[in-house]
Amino acid sequence: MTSSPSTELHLANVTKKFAAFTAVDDLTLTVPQGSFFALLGPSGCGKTTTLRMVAGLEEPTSGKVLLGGVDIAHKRPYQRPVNTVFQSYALFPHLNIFDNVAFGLRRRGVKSRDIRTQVGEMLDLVQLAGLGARRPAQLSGGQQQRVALARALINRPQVLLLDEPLGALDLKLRRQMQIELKRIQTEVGITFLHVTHDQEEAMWMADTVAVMNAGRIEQLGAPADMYEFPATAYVANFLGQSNLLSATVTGRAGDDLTLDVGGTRFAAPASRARSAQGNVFLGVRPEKVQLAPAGTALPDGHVGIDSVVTDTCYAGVSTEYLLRTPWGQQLSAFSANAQAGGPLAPNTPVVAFWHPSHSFVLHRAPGNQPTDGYELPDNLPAGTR
Ligand SMILES: Nc1ncnc2c1ncn2[C@@H]1O[C@H](COP(=O)(O)OP(=O)(O)OP(=O)(O)O)[C@@H](O)[C@H]1O
Repeated sequence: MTSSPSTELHLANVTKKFAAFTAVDDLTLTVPQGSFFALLGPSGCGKTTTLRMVAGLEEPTSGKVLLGGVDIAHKRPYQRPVNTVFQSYALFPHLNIFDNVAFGLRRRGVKSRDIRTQVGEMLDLVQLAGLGARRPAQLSGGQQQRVALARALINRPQVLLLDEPLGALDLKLRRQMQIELKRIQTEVGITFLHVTHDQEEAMWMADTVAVMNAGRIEQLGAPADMYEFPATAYVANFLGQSNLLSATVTGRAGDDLTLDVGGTRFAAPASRARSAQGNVFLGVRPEKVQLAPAGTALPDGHVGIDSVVTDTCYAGVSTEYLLRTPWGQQLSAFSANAQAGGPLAPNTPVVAFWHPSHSFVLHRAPGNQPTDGYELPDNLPAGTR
């Protein structure tokens, strides 16, 4: 099963206002045909409103929603070749699973023999073969979400919209369904536009992730590219965790930038700098930070900061160490628990070091300090900072 050619989804300068409040702000974005595309951002950033404008559940205040080059912004939801899977499943409780999935085909007047074949194929695809006679209440949450998926896919939409579809599932089931969703998308080849506030989920599943902030796209790209080289402090903090050290660029020689960080000279590759002058953040992910006893000579080419352990957070596969630099900034380092040696006790002096190629340099607005008032949005979900 593949979608027809030229079903690229394109939003052109789309704005949505609710009275004086702008929920989506002049948003332009292209979702390539057949891709798995995630809209990611904290609660209230406008991702569901964007999805609802594609579904036809909200009308844009201005701008175009083009599907295969046709502006669908003012079409009724049922006139659009899109379907939506909601977090709440939205199944018909009085119909069995077969009839729930067959619903769209019956409305279109498809012959019963074809309905039997297509529903059978669809139940196979979502691994629910044999459960067609059950009612939704007789299925688990994960199974009900598979039914919702089958029901949405059976009409072969050009775009499938997924609004936090796994939000009601526990963590283990959520992981299973993430793998399943990815497999199903690859198999059917239909464009999936997936809304989530879960950064790991977006990175696991999507080919392209768009990080939204206050109705706008802050950065868009392949998950690994964005994680390794975020464009802004907001993205660096929303997509995983980052250490952002306030720094000033003091010079450049070829591909090397020299930075002053708390009075210490640091190097960073200019090719990994979004800003190469003035006030910047020197960024490094906690898993790239290694620890050694204070006074240890650093491996060749590495840069490091003498620090003190202030806290340890054991998390099974790894331990997160919170460290304090001599100038009072907090640093975080992840250490795999497979490594030899026990956990470092609080107050242990260490050197935190990394290779400059693992760092990145971001623009820093005047007065924007990560430890003494760097402003993250209030509404970041638990586990992000
Ligand atoms: N019908 C509405 N009337 C007024 N304001 C609305 C309406 N729908 C959404 N908003 C506001 O628009 C902003 C964006 O909402 P939206 O639901 O798109 O955010 P979201 O990023 O999907 O958040 P969540 O993950 O919590 O669903 C929010 O501030 C919300 O309160």
